[in-house]
Amino acid sequence: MRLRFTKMHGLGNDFIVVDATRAPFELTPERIRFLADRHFGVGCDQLLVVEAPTQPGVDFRYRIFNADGGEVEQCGNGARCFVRFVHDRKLTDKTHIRVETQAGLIEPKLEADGQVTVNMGAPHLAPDDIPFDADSDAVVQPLSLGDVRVLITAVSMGNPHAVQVVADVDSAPVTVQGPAIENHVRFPARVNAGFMQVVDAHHIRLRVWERGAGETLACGTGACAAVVAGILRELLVSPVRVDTRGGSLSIAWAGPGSPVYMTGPAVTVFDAEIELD
Ligand SMILES: N[C@@H](CCC[C@H](N)C(=O)O)C(=O)O
Repeated sequence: MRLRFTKMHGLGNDFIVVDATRAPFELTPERIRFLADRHFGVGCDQLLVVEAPTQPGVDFRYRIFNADGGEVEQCGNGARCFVRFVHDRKLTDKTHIRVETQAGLIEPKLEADGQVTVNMGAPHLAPDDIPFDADSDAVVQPLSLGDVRVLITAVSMGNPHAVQVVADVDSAPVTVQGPAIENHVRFPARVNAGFMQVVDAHHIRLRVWERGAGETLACGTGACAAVVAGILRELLVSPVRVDTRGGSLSIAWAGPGSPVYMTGPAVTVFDAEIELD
């Protein structure tokens, strides 16, 4: 089978995007891991599959798979790339799009300058909704990593995040603590681990160890979760500029119950085809 795909990225968080609106793409975890492999396949952090909607009044459905082959609920950088993809492929000429994801409906908007703003929906903060095993719903929770105890805020943007504040992201132990947090027993669905340095009330620097993908150059839902955590901890005031290793996003949030808005770029790198088993 020959698979036509587009390689894209949002701030260096890279994607293989497949149009399955007309013909279904037969997915297996092995195929996804092969495509995502940077040595033997194409290479990507996530695979996005664009499908026809299943509900009335919705334009598309899209599905997200991590490089490890697992399907996940949400992807912020992917949502922006999805919009550029459906426009480049002329699958729609709408600038406001309604799209189904495993985490529910999101509403991205293509801006006149080519950036994409996404209404990511309201964050979930109750431990059971994340899911996070905790005795209370306190904003700051201790988490033991062997001999080390870190203080995290757990937030779901549809997908789970554990955000901690660090003095300096460049020297933060992302690759050591990241896998330990990702697989921590108190996060039964595993978790994305964010390391946030507060520069000032409207500006953070962020690195994210992503569940199922390792450290990426940027994580859109991670940026949303970090800003939500920072506002809840009274360290940040909306809107917030989030600097990642791959570039910057703008995140706005009016507080509990309100949706999070994310604005940033989406880039097409190339179109190609690959032979699959
Ligand atoms: N890179 C994404 C998030 C992708 C999913 C994540 N690794 C998870 O497992 O939840 C983003 O930009 O949000």
